[in-house]
Amino acid sequence: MSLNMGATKLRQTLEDPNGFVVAPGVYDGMSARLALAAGFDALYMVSTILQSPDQILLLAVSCQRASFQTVEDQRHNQTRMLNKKTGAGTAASVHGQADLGICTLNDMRANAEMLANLSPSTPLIADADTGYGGPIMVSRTTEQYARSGVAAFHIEDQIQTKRCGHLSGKLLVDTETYITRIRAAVQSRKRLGSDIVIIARTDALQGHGYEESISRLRAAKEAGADMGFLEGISSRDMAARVVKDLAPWPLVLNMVEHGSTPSISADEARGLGFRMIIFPFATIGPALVAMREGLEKLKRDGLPGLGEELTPQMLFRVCGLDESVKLDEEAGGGSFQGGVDLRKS
Ligand SMILES: C[C@](O)(C(=O)O)[C@H](CC(=O)O)C(=O)O
Repeated sequence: MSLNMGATKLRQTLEDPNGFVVAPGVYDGMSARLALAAGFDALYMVSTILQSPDQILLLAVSCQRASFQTVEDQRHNQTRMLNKKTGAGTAASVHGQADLGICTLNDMRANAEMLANLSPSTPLIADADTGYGGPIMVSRTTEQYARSGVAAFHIEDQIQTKRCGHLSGKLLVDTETYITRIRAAVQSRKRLGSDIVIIARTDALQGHGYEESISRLRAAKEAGADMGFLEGISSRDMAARVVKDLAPWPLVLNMVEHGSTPSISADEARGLGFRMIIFPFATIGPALVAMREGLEKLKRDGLPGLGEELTPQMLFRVCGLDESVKLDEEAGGGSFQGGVDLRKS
């Protein structure tokens, strides 16, 4: 049996011309448990994070320079950024920061490993940002994600101090540097004999247009990437066009509502010919709204005032309470013989 069931399953789905993957974004254990309980058969781990004020300043300064940065520029920026972290959901939930390249490989791998192992047969697609460095780091990212049970990951062509694909002012590395990232991931996957699916993302659309984006994605396909990802698709026509232009290469649609992309449903994406759709804010969005409302209520009323169904037992059941109790019983542990439900008098 494959060591990475999720990756093998995902690869089989993609090999089936009718296979289509719908992956809601999850950012922590509870959001992943809820997505699994709702019956989704794939998950997407968001990385979304924002940078610290001086990173934003540096990006603002960099944006005044034209086009792609030179390697020297990038090194200079990377050195200045070395002691800082970069990454959307993981960044927001783990660090309370925005999607500005704050998450490190370690942050992302640790979160991915926990998520992938909640249900090892459910493919977890994870954001791998820029790969977190040069070819050596991209190779480590590939190995660590594969060993952690991640089924697929995407690597993009933004500079190291990246930002969410739906913010303006993105800067890119040149095609050669991008392809070096993809090649390093592909070679690493082959060395491991892993089924992990490599998704090549380009952020070129915003600053460099459709043709440059297609040419980058074609080069990534040539270098062995399994799937393509055009970030920030700005119209339905473009969505239909990119599928045709790159056919039969499987493509993923990133459905960030109220970002650069019009709202396209899972069924519509499938009809357009995409093979996968991710919804990065599917859990973190509603969580943010509910938490804010709950906290405002607590501040106002001095009590959270939760619904009666919201018992500690209910919360823990979402997180595998009954399975854990069963495990204890089967091993003869005896700790939970009386169950854990309070008896109401
Ligand atoms: C997909 C993404 O990389 C993510 O971190 O989830 C983000 C989502 C977002 O922050 O809007 C992206 O599209 O860059």
